[in-house]
Amino acid sequence: MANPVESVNLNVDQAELQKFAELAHKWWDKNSEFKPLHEINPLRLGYIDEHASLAGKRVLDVGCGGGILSESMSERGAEVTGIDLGEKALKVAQLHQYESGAKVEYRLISVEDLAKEVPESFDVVTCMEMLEHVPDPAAIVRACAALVKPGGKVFFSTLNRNPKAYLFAVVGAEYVLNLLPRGTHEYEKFIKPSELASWARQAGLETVGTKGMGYNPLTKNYKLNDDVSVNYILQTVKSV
Ligand SMILES: C[S@@+](CC[C@H](N)C(=O)[O-])C[C@H]1O[C@@H](n2cnc3c(N)ncnc32)[C@H](O)[C@@H]1O
Repeated sequence: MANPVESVNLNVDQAELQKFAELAHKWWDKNSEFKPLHEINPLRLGYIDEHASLAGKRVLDVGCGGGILSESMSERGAEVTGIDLGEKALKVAQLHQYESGAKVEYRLISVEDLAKEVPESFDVVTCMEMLEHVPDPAAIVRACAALVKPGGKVFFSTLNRNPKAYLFAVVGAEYVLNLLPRGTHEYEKFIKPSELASWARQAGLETVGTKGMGYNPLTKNYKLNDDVSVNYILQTVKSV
């Protein structure tokens, strides 16, 4: 069977996968480059659970990495599948749940291939902090839409594209505060909420909510707010 990571037609940026592979052993180190993901996790988890009532739901986490969000959704009682094209991250995710006791099913498969295999089989799909790392984010949105059941929710999070986002997410986080390794983000790949909502609409997903995730460098805290100018979550629902 062909290794999906080596497939030439895949919607994947190998350099991006490589960046995450090099850091893979640090996924669960809360003081590492993954600290921001650990810190925003309770916020996004709370938002998803509030709007999709995770307990008992079949959930797909697209671009799950080392499983920070996947595990936390499983702990809320969801039956979670996590997919990624980073082999190392998936191994770390698998190993971590031996320790934590979480019960996530992890698979090395593209979201496009999974959509062909099991369309309309998840109650909830999450795709967080991943769209800004792929060549064709609209295709990922379409695949997420194909995977969710009619009436189900799809949550995306990514970075807005404007001078403030550049200042906070690239200059601030990577160069001033050293929250992230330099080169983590490419500004051109950032996505405006209107663009994401438009791709979602074309894929049959209606946007029903947006939230900003703000970082206060003085208190070193993240919080959910209504300011979507930097990092934001889009909540969508698939028409029945
Ligand atoms: C910033 S991490 C986010 C991880 C996780 N979603 C979270 O928010 O905690 C981005 C993840 O996207 C994955 N990724 C990048 N391109 C991908 C693709 N085409 N298909 C699946 N996963 C991909 C990377 O391997 C990495 O694990």
